[in-house]
Amino acid sequence: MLLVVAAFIVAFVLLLYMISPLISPKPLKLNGAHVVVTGGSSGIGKCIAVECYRQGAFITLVARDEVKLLQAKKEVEKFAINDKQVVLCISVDVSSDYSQVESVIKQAQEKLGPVDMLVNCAGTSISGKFEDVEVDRFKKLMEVNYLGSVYPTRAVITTMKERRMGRIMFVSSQAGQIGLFGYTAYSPSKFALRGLAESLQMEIKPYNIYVTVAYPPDTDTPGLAEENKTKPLETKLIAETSGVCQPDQVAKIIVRDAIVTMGLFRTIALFYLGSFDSIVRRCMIQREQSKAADKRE
Ligand SMILES: NC(=O)C1=CN([C@@H]2O[C@H](COP(=O)(O)OP(=O)(O)OC[C@H]3O[C@@H](n4cnc5c(N)ncnc54)[C@H](OP(=O)(O)O)[C@@H]3O)[C@@H](O)[C@H]2O)C=CC1
Ligand SMILES: CCCCCCCCCCCCCCCC(=O)[C@@H](N)CO
Repeated sequence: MLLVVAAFIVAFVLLLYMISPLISPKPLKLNGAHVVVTGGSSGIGKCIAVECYRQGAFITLVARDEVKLLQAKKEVEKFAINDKQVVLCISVDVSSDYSQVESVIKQAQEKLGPVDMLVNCAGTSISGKFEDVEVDRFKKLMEVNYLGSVYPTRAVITTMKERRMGRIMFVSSQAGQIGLFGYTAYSPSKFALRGLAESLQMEIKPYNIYVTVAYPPDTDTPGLAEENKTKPLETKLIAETSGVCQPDQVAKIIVRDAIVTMGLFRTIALFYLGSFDSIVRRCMIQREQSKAADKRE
């Protein structure tokens, strides 16, 4: 009996998976697109920039340190596929002042056109036992990892909605799916991204804008090397079960998911979220109709 039920479930999931391409949005063409990568001067963000540049995108790299930005720009430029492509560098702290973030995004849009894809990869981590982590770090990580993703997203969303197109990516972490020893300061900031992404997705799907969240395991980057300096043994042993990935591999998967935007999880989610989405769409149509009616009066 149990076997039969299990077989049905498997068959149902497979069916969903098979029909998913029919209901997914058209893949985004990166050729000629403007991609903004926060945290693009190092590690995973830099590899994401390279991956997009190799597919013909125009890139804006966002981070604080100008020297690292220029170095990354040179590295990314090696992967040009035509002579029109541009890499723009912008130095700003994505977490401190919204108006500053808004104004640099505006500058980037003036130079390279409206943002087609935003990759929120700027982030930082710290590991240590709860009582050993300096109290102000809890606030800092929420600011950089969470608000540092809210601000750039907020700065691009209006234009994306007007154009009825766009992709927004959030880089969470495996520690953003499950809370682990040593990550009391880091995990919550990555959990927060998931709440943001799911809520935002429901609002903007009618505008043909798609949100993806990546949950990478440990990845070999300068950020990880820094984190390892204070990592408790327990955290090391737990993380080892998942292994260490290479940043270029992680970047490839993140970019592919963002372009194609339809994984198995999304297909299943589609069923229980489908009815909510139709509520949102109905409200939007009603609002537009009443706006039009107001104008006529
Ligand atoms: N490496 C890993 O094991 C994993 C990493 N992640 C996540 O992936 C993302 C990238 O990680 P990783 O490549 O290791 O990080 P790195 O430390 O190598 O790079 C971080 C990047 O973010 C930028 N950045 C940091 N703070 C700010 C800020 N306040 N404003 C603007 N830019 C900022 C840095 O530049 P600058 O300092 O000059 O501002 C740099 O470009 C992070 O969000 C991280 O949490 C997720 C899972 C695993
Ligand atoms: C569906 C549920 C999935 C659960 C997976 C469990 C995996 C356990 C090992 C996790 C290792 C922690 C990686 C944190 C990486 C990170 O974000 C920092 N290195 C950033 O610098």
